[in-house]
Amino acid sequence: MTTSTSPALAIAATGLRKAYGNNTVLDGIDLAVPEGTIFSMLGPNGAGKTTAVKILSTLISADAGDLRVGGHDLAADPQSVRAMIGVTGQFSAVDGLITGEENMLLMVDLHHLPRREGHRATAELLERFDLTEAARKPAVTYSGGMKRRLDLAMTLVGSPRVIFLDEPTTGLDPRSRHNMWGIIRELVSDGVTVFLTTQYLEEADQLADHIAVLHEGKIAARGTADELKRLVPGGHVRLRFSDPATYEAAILALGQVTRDDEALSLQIPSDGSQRELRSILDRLDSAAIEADVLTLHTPDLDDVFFALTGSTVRPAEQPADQPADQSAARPADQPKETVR
Ligand SMILES: Nc1ncnc2c1ncn2[C@@H]1O[C@H](COP(=O)(O)OP(=O)(O)OP(=O)(O)O)[C@@H](O)[C@H]1O
Repeated sequence: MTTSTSPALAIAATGLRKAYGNNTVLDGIDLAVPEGTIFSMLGPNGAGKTTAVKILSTLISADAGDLRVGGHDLAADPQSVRAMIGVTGQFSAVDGLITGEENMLLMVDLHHLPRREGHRATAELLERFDLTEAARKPAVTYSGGMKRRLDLAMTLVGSPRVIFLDEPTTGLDPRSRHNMWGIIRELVSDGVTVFLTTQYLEEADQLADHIAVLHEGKIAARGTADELKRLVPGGHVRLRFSDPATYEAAILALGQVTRDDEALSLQIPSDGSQRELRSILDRLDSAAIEADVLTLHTPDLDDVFFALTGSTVRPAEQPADQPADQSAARPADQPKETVR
């Protein structure tokens, strides 16, 4: 490879800049994605994720920046980049009027694969994406999840080494989303590099080796999910009361608390350890106080996202005003706080 960057980087960008008129979408960002890893670019609507994907996949050009994919310079050698990448965008490439198999064979022709090899690859991919049964049906009859799987299968026809997935699970139900996550993990186990954009923080948490949070044209933070979680203040226990007198009694019993008199809720800093929880419960018990709801909150990517972007809009599927006790659907160690 003829690069000044490490050959172990599948994607390397320095000073990537793009503006539409006065709107500077990408303000000189740097990216370094090692081969065989999943990199996730997170950002609220309009942050510039799709713009970054379009630039790195040669669909549009950058205003400035040294950009390399697979060691190839995007400006000097876009053809070599195109030969090694696959892109699955928010807008599906699937043609609904023809069958899944025919859609695949169109990709075979686009990649100029020999017919026999193309048929073999098509059969293998349809099998791998659980589409063999539906292969002879028009794609218009497929569910959203099936269409998304077909779209990804079509992207894989040319055996790309770098895959750009632009919000691959937006609009999918939880089961289809989990299926898609499994497929994406499998891709990487084959050595493929995945550049994933998402608005779902959980998706980045589940999949990404490295995450970058895009905000106002800059990378507001980057690192592993755990590293990012360490950037925000620690966990806490939250107690909620319906009776104002009990609420006041709890404040007296507990001492150092952050109070929210309107919501009748108290927040106590906590590392989430058993010892600390017991101490809080003991103090409540000895004053014969019972909270209506107790939740333990450990920082998650939502906190990071809100802290970094100052966004007031929850980026995932829930509206921001969802009552806190609906957080029961989340794993016990990560209750979702919706009131802050
Ligand atoms: N062709 C264009 N001409 C002018 N402005 C554009 C164009 N494409 C994108 N933009 C603007 O660039 C900004 C970033 O858009 P982009 O689609 O990259 O964001 P995104 O992070 O992918 O958002 P979403 O999550 O909503 O898809 C937005 O302000 C958008 O309006």
